[in-house]
Parts: sequence; structure tokens; C-alpha cells
Amino acid sequence: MGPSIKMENVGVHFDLPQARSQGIMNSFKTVALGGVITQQKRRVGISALDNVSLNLKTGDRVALIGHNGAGKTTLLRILAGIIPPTSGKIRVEGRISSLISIQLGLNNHATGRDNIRLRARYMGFNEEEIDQQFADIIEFSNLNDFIDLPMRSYSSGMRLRLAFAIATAFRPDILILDEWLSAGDENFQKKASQRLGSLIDRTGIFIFASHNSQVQARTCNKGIVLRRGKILFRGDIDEAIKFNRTTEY
Ligand SMILES: Nc1ncnc2c1ncn2[C@@H]1O[C@H](COP(=O)(O)OP(=O)(O)OP(=O)(O)O)[C@@H](O)[C@H]1O
Repeated sequence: MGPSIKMENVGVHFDLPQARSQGIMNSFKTVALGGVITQQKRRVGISALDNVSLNLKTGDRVALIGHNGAGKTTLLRILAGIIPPTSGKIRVEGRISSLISIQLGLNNHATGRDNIRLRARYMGFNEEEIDQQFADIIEFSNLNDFIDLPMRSYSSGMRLRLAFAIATAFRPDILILDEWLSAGDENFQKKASQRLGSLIDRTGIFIFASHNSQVQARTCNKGIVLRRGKILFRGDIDEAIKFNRTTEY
């Protein structure tokens, strides 16, 4: 059986205890962006996702579309297990790789070489799998002798190259991407784009939040339009992009 994702009536609510104020609802009511700001008694919160159900299987390449604050990143974070849903159920079969915070888990005091192992273990890969990709990661990051120096001696671009090379080296069953990743100088960016594209092609399920509908049209076959935490439309990618472009909401 291939990878699958099943979400049933998932909701995410953020409590904002520090925002207890009577006036807050009035000042935010008319804003069309973001999740729905809620207020019970004097407790303010944000409903970032509301009653979202999804059924994804192998071959699904899903674009998440929607305005700022619509809930795209929250949905990705739920799927990646970074935050739990407040309500509803979620079931994921298969190994997930999230390219949301690719520098997380890297250690400034360790060498590039040691960081490859650290970060790959953090992603859930075993020593054998790491050994298989080790040389490729070193070659792709193109750090030459820097790979044996502690990461604190790297420039931010070098750090990103290493993080990118590691994050894209292992083929997961499910790949999660929040905006297209790019790293390094112009030359490296071209290489990085190709590598990311090839990883997406080889992944069973791909979920991609972005404001760039051109890239989404190229890499996805389905689209989900979110508005204020709810699914407003789902269908073929072209229809979803068209819906988003032509519907006032
Ligand atoms: N940690 C948090 N605490 C409180 N509210 C949050 C938190 N994270 C997100 N939100 C709120 O949840 C809603 C959805 O945010 P989310 O980041 O999922 O939107 P998005 O669709 O990814 O937006 P963008 O296109 O701007 O990246 C927004 O109203 C945001 O303010």
C-alpha cells in the first residue's frame, strides 16, 4: 500500500491569552485576511483551520492556494506533525519530509560532515540510508574544505547550501513544501531548482503552499483554495487557479 493522508474535520485554534481586550474584535472585524479572530468572554483566539477534511493518495500533487493568513502553513505544519490539531482526526501513512525549516537541527559547533548525520537522523533516516547519500550531499553542497570546519565558520549562504543539500537528498513518501526553496548564488539556485524538481517527481504525495501559481501549475495536479481556515474549492490545479483568480472573496 502506498502513502496516504486522511484528515477528518480538523480544526486549529490558537489561544492568545495576552490579547485580552474588549476592543480587539471591533478593530479586526473588517479585515479580510487571516484566520477568524474569535472572542469568548474576554478570551481572544484565532481559528486558523476550521473543519478541514482531506483524503490524499499516491500520485496526488496538491497546491494550497489562498490569501495571507488563509491557513496554508498551518495545514502544512499539522501534516508535518509540528503542531497538533485542536480538534478532528489525522492519519498519515508513509514517511513525511517537510522542507519547512530546513536549518532546524543543525549544530553550529559541529562540522558540516557531522551535521549531515545529525540532521539526517533528525529527519528519521538510519545510518545505512545516510551512508548511501553522504557523498552526494557533500558533492552537491560544494563546500569543499569547509565541510570539515565547524558550521559557525560558514557564511549564511554556505549554511543554506548544506541544509538544502541534506533536506533534498532523501526521497520521502510524502513531501511538504512551503514556498519554493532557493539557496545560494545564481548558479547554485539553478542546480537547487532541478534537484528539488526531481525530488518532487519521485515523491508519492506532494503538498505545496505558495503564492506562485505558475510554479504550482507546473508541479501540481490538484489545487485546494483556502479562505479564512476553510476549504473554499478543491479540484484540478487549473480549475483551482482559475477559481482563485476569478472569485472575489
Ligand atoms: N503561532 C500562532 N499563534 C497565533 N496565531 C497564529 C499562529 N500561527 C498562525 N496564526 C494565525 O493563523 C492564521 C493562518 O496562518 P497561516 O500561517 O497558516 O497562513 P498562510 O495561509 O500560510 O499565510 P501566508 O500566505 O501569509 O504565509 C492567521 O490568521 C495567523 O495569524
